[in-house]
Amino acid sequence: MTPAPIAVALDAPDLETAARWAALVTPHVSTVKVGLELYLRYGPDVIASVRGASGVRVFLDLKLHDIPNTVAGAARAVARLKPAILTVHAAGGPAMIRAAVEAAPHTQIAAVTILTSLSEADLGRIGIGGRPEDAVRRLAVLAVEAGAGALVCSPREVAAVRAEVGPDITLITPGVRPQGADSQDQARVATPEQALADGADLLVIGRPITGAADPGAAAAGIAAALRRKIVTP
Ligand SMILES: O=c1ccn([C@@H]2O[C@H](COP(=O)(O)O)[C@@H](O)[C@H]2O)c(=O)[nH]1
Repeated sequence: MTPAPIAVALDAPDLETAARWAALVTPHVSTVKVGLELYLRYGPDVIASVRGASGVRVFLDLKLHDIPNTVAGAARAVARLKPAILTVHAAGGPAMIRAAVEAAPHTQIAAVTILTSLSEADLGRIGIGGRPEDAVRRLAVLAVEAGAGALVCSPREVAAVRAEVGPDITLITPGVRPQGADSQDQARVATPEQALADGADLLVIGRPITGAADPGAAAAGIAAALRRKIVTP
């Protein structure tokens, strides 16, 4: 069976746990995601550990955000690990995004628009007024014009972003919660089925899977629900 378009966020406190979660979920999902917690603790070795024998696609979510020269150096440094996807913050601006794209030509650069943990009120407090969707769309267009092949946005905005950037850009949505699940620190959330129906290509799901008693079964359950959705929309 084709693995579901899900990237499981391996936000684990140690390498053994991350590798165990990766092994349990990889029969069911297309991708595993390594974020700041694991990468800062273990460095580049973490990639081989979670890739394991299956050779699953690894999404390196470092959310780079610095001046273009520094981001280019960082992107070049991690490109040798061959992550399928590497994130940068769209708010770093077009020159920074382009620098990452040019430094890692074989990795898809995904620009994070507005973090899914931020509500409209939070955004107002940091000087981004108006609807989150408007800021997300503006940053999405800027990032695509700078060469990003993928964008990270919440599932609440994914339909609007798809309408803005067209079919060829990969849209990645964290902030995904199965019906009735706790949203935890995520502010702009939707269900996996809704995110997919609205145009997401890859759903990032962490704690609803890794916090389950059996992460493999949790991943399989969400994957099966998505398959049913694709067959009977
Ligand atoms: O806007 C963003 C960008 C990245 N993330 C990352 O996705 C996962 C979500 O994990 P959950 O446990 O499903 O909440 C996490 O690794 C974040 O760093 C995001 O949530 N929002």
